[in-house]
Amino acid sequence: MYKDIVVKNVSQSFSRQTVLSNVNLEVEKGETVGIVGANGSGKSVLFKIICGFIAPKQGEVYIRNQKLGKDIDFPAQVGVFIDTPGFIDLYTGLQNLQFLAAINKKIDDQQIKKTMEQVGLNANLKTKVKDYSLGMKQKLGIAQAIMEHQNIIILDEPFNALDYRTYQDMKAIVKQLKEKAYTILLTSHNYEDIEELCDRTYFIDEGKLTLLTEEIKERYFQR
Ligand SMILES: Nc1ncnc2c1ncn2[C@@H]1O[C@H](COP(=O)(O)OP(=O)(O)OP(=O)(O)O)[C@@H](O)[C@H]1O
Repeated sequence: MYKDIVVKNVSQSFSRQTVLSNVNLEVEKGETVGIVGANGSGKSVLFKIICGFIAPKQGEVYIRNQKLGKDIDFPAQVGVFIDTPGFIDLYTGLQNLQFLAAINKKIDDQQIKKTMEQVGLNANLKTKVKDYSLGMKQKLGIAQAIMEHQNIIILDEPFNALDYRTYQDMKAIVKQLKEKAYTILLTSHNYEDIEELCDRTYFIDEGKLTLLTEEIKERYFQR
């Protein structure tokens, strides 16, 4: 069956540190898949490999049946939020998105403003990004990931360090994307933050990716 994302036997190490060990993952179109794991467990490295930012030491990645590093270097139409994106501090949110949109020239100002509203940002706000709160920056990061209607969305810790209200807003945005049958991959430190959004949730530890089970929840996530 057709899959939007296929990760096949991927391993990655830096110097002598093994970060990913024979990782396999398949995501169908329209699925929302979550990955939970502790700090430094390899979530971001896996996402960077899926986005073509890092070539894995071993294994293969296919995005919409195209092999990364062979058919394509970077997958097209993939919205990415990994680490808090580097925005231009002295630009407003709108100016930042206009700057990014000018690269692909796929969307106009009206569409950019619509996306800002969708994530709960006022497009007319004159505040520069350097004065944005963390929540506003996260929202702007999500806006840049979805504004060109990319139908595969990769969100690394989108809910990190947000207050409850902003977390609820961000969750609602992901739910909207899910309803539109976007394919979504997302991570969190805490399964409770993402499990209700996900069709499947995986756990990453010591380089291995496994389905998150009740036993793992009890063992690793007792507070
Ligand atoms: N470019 C790199 N060079 C060397 N080591 C790296 C590099 N990128 C990541 N690592 C190491 O790989 C490990 C996994 O990092 P990664 O950023 O994927 O963790 P994470 O699960 O996303 O953690 P966090 O939840 O803290 O963001 C870490 O030990 C990190 O130091």
